[in-house]
Amino acid sequence: MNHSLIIALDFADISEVGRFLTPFEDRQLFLKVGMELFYQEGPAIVDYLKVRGHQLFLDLKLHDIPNTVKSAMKGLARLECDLVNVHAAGGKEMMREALEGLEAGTAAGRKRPRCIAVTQLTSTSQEQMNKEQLIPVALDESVLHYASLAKDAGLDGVVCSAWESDAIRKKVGQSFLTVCPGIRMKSDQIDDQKRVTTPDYARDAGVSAIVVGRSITRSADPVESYEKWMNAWKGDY
Ligand SMILES: O=C(O)c1cc(=O)[nH]c(=O)n1[C@@H]1O[C@H](COP(=O)(O)O)[C@@H](O)[C@H]1O
Repeated sequence: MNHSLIIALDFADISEVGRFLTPFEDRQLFLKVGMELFYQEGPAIVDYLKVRGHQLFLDLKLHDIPNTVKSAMKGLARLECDLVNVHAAGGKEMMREALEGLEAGTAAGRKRPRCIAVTQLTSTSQEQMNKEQLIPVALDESVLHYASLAKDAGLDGVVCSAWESDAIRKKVGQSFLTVCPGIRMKSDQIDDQKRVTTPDYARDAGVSAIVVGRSITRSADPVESYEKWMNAWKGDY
């Protein structure tokens, strides 16, 4: 999954997904299914995308007591996605149990899905973290701390802003995945994101993958937009 561009399919239902994907014809993509789509369509959406040969990030951001997360991950492993995630704020024990659940649910002879932890959401600012989460440190310090916890728990990487990727890999190792949303072209609207970088910045920072949603999914010509993004990111097809 190194150097992938992951398209966030933040759509209301499967028919919207079908309409979006039709112009891409038989092209195989790396796609992300989040809560909006999964809560409507359930595991059927995963099958729908997998049979078409796409790679899949199932972004359900699990965050609960360790036992619940373990059991949920056991079930999610059976869906055979490539990547799943949890919130690092759930703690090291929860992350370890998430991995155990994934291992238990992965069929013999198959690779378990990779598991990454959300550090601080890219919609979180320094001020919000300090005042609302009452975490009294610099935001990048909190991100680095969560990344270390995720590494200690045995996870494969983190979700973070591209701003933080280099420091994370220097601290916990270059093979640790950094998957980065909050990416915008200079001309794009920033929407609800707070820690935003351009694809060029993310490329130069050596992040593992970028996640791009609205800039592609809401553009008038998504295929043209995807091409433009792949050129800027110089992604692997
Ligand atoms: O886990 C994620 O994918 C995620 C974590 C995070 O910190 N920030 C973040 O934006 N995301 C997801 O990445 C996508 C970004 O979409 P756009 O802002 O439209 O490009 C959305 O589907 C978010 O749910």
